[in-house]
Amino acid sequence: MTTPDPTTTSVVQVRGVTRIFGKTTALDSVTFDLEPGRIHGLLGRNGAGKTTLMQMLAGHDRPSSGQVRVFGHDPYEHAAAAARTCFVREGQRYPDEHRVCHVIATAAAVFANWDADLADSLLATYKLPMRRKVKKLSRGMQSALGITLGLASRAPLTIFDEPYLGLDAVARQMFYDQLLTDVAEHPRTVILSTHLIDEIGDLLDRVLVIDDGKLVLDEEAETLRGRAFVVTGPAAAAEDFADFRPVLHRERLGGFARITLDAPLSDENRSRAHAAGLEIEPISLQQLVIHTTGADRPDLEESAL
Ligand SMILES: Nc1ncnc2c1ncn2[C@@H]1O[C@H](COP(=O)(O)OP(=O)(O)OP(=O)(O)O)[C@@H](O)[C@H]1O
Repeated sequence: MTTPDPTTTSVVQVRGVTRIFGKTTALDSVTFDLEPGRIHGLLGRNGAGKTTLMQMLAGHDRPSSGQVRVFGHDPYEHAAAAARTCFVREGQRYPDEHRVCHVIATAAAVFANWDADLADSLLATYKLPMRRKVKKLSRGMQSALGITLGLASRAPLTIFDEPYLGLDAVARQMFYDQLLTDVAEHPRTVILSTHLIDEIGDLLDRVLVIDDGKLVLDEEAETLRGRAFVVTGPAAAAEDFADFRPVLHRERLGGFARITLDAPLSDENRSRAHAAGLEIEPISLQQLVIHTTGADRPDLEESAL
């Protein structure tokens, strides 16, 4: 049994966590804290290490070295910490004979803050048949079941690992709206891992990006929204403008350039760009993550995110 750290207000503390599987270093000296009541985006390319990290937070795995604390305890050893965590992941397996009603009944027994009315309303919204076997649900329905569990559990730490697979755009938007509303009314700490970054950008309070096992970005979403911008126009003027500013990405087409700069989109930058005949625009969170993780290398597809 671990002794809780009474000095921390963090829900999650991760300190120098490394996880090695054979020859693969899935996580490499990762350190961060998560504060209560906020929605965190955990982003990164395929194989970056996101699921490995979430499994540790949920107490399903433990680091090769370093320390994980959830509510002040090692979640791997501490059933009570794990019971305050709801981990919703794609492809969750249930016993063959389990029907939707069995999954709901089990969740109601496990999660102390379970809200049966919310669960009923979500089941009706997503048209989930209570008597159907889970293995007979469509892919989208299985995702809807996961979302229902994640929201109705009202777990103090709720983790969604790509919860939307198979859901159409309307159903995904319903999930985002429900998440935002319910977390505002019943604050809890949420981790949302997704590749649909621009869809969830407005939901996030904080953004963590993992790349090749390393935490490469840990920033307030508000700070990121104004952190970088793109300048486009005649190449000479654009290059002149970019001089002395950190360049995240550069594209040339004939005499034109499109340069992404790691600099705030300030009024001064706007007026200087306009005076030089250049167009200026903020970059999306998705673009920023692509540049941060090197996914804009010519040999890599944007869809790899
Ligand atoms: N149990 C395991 N045994 C061996 N290697 C593993 C294991 N779990 C994860 N890995 C490896 O660790 C790395 C990180 O995998 P992880 O599933 O955490 O990535 P991810 O960021 O969640 O990727 P995706 O976005 O594709 O789901 C990958 O190289 C993966 O192959």
